[in-house]
Amino acid sequence: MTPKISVCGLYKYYGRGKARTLALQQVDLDIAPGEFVTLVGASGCGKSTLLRTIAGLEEYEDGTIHCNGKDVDGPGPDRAMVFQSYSLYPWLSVSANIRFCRRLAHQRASSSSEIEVASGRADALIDLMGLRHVVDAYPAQLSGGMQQRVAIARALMSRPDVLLMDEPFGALDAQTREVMHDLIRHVYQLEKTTVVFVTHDVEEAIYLGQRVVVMAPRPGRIDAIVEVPFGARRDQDLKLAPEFLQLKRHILQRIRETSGVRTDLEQLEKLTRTASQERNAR
Ligand SMILES: Nc1ncnc2c1ncn2[C@@H]1O[C@H](COP(=O)(O)OP(=O)(O)OP(=O)(O)O)[C@@H](O)[C@H]1O
Repeated sequence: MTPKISVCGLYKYYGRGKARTLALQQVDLDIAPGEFVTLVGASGCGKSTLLRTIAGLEEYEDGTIHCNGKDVDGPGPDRAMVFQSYSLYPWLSVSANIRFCRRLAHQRASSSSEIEVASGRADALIDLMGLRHVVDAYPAQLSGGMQQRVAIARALMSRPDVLLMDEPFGALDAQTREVMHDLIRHVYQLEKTTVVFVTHDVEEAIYLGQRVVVMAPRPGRIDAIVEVPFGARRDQDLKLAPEFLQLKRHILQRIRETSGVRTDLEQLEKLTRTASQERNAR
């Protein structure tokens, strides 16, 4: 099957001269149509850079990126992006934010039937995202979770082939995140969009993804690609299942090994050991 997204031999640097940083080294990744892929890894391993490069928001030095078999050389309506900050227009209502989609804005000569179809889609997305009761509200009047629902609905408005999400739930509290996890899986199943989702949270990566791409830092690269062996129907109890916890432990261990980051608990144990060794030596 032809991949929806194909990243091949990608190298990306930031800065020049002595300040030049290799942010991505030899990244190869094929993503199938309709696949939900999550990217995890320690801070600075290049997750956002990879996502932004696929979005066409970053230039790269070497390699190729194809979406639908075409070279990615800038942003396009086939790829919609959702950021951690909700990036809504504060002066527009919920309904107007969702309807203000790039494709429509460029189609000033749209026929009335096209406008009607778009309007029907906006209504469907408003219902799907549970926003009907706040359509006339402004972003500042909404909770973070509600604002992110609006941002996702707006991104879906142009029926993108690919939805690129950069820590979209990073600013939300734990309960709202759980609700958003189930919502995004529901939306994904209905829309059949290809999703690439960046997160720090390994549990979130496993719960949402069909494959988890584990990245490593200095330089940013793919360390492992882990298949998630759970089917399409998932519920919150899955997060407590032994197979889920085992997979989570395995991925966390890889991240720790490749990043050199130790947990506070490990640091504490080490300090306690050193202190008791010093006491014994006295
Ligand atoms: N605009 C920039 N200019 C210079 N260096 C950058 C820039 N953006 C990112 N970097 C560097 O590139 C590397 C990868 O950064 P990136 O933000 O992609 O990592 P990340 O895995 O998304 O990190 P985090 O999880 O902390 O958001 C890091 O070393 C970072 O310091």
